[in-house]
Amino acid sequence: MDIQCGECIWTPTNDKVSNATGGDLAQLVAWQAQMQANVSRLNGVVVPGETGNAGQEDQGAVQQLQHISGDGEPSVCPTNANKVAGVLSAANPAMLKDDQFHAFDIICWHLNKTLAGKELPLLWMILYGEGGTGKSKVIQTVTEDFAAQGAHGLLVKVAYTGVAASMIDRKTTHTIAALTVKRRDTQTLDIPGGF
Ligand SMILES: Nc1ncnc2c1ncn2[C@@H]1O[C@H](COP(=O)(O)OP(=O)(O)OP(=O)(O)O)[C@@H](O)[C@H]1O
Repeated sequence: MDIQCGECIWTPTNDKVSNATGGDLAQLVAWQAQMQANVSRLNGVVVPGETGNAGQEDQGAVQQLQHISGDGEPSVCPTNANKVAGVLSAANPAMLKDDQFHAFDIICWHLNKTLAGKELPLLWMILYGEGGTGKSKVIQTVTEDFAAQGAHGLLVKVAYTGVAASMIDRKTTHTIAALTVKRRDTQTLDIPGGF
């Protein structure tokens, strides 16, 4: 069975792939609830019915940055310390590790220039990295920065999977690109506007 996306056709090699059943869905819901509880616990929120390390600080090694910005260089933006409910807590930009700060700084620089009226091309950025390397942390810091500057509407965040999207309080790439499975029998992807 082929899956078509525009002119691309993907032929799955594993013919044992099948649609999820009711039992799978229940497991997914339970897994999602567990993930949410883990996120809350990491943020110091007491999860009803659970005991343990609530309120415990992150144990990651943090390298303090001594970043000095000059004219025309990316610079640190003020950060709103408010937390976004249900997702990872943000980090103070000064507490970000080098590579995290670099990504944050580029976005921040672009936002500052845009808000100052400079017409820049859209900034598209992908944060790569293995699990647990701090991508979500950067995204949360960026999110709070946009909110603090009243520019929430200028930021679009996407992730490949629903779980990752829920961690950064955003949508999946499929949702944002309006990709939907039109018909289950043909498995054809419907892409409005030919995107
Ligand atoms: N600079 C930092 N200082 C302290 N803790 C941090 C820092 N960056 C990330 N962490 C912590 O490390 C853990 C993993 O970070 P995060 O969830 O952002 O990683 P990730 O790359 O998005 O992971 P995944 O790909 O699995 O979703 C979290 O507990 C987060 O709070």
